[in-house]
Amino acid sequence: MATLVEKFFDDKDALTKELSATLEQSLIDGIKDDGRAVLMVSGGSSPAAAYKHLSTLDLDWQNVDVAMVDERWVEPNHDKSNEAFIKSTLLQNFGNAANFITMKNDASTAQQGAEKCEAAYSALKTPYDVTILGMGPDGHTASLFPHADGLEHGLTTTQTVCAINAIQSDVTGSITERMTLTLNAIANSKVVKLLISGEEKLAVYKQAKAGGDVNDMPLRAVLNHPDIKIEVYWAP
Ligand SMILES: O=C(O)[C@H](O)[C@@H](O)[C@H](O)[C@H](O)COP(=O)(O)O
Repeated sequence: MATLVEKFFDDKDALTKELSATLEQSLIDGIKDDGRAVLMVSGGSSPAAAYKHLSTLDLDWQNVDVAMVDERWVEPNHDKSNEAFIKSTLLQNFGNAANFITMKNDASTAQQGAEKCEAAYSALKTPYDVTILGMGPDGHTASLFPHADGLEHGLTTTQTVCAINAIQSDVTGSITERMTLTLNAIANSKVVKLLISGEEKLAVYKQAKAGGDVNDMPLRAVLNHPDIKIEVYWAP
């Protein structure tokens, strides 16, 4: 089992306040201890306010590497691009000075782009200071989707990133081709912040935590990992 700390908040503002403060401290500590800090970022609605707040802080952003946890294989100006989301939230104001490592490259498929992406990620300091994860109503986290093509590789390889082709569902929408951090890379983080919003997803999280097949709910692989320190942030 991972080391698990659950933080339940009365509302999203309270969650954002504590998340922002802890992210700020992790970046400061990472720079102080190692010269640079690495922040792994997910998309989703839960972290948006904290990203926006963080961007307004006058930190030593030139020594911060921001890198994607996962990405749809779409152009960076696509409205479903996680890269575009990070640019419009975290990489504003002072945050604009951070070094941004993206996943999408010029390869025509995620599979073909994986090697180049792996090379870009291999330049990052490890362990990463913070990895922010979301969770879908299907129990996916990062782009580790249930029964996806590439899931087994993503859960077992010692590489940092891998290409995924998810089974199309209401959760994935029509874009199923993605790049993701592997379980190994997620475990290579000082701390993982798992952000969960609403009662429906809380029930999904509890179901994942209760145990079962990791292929049905890949979040279980993160929750089961002996080396991962997870802090769960939940708000209604
Ligand atoms: O790439 C994606 O498909 C999304 O980023 C997704 O994985 C998201 O992180 C979770 O669904 C959590 O979303 P919320 O933060 O909105 O709960």
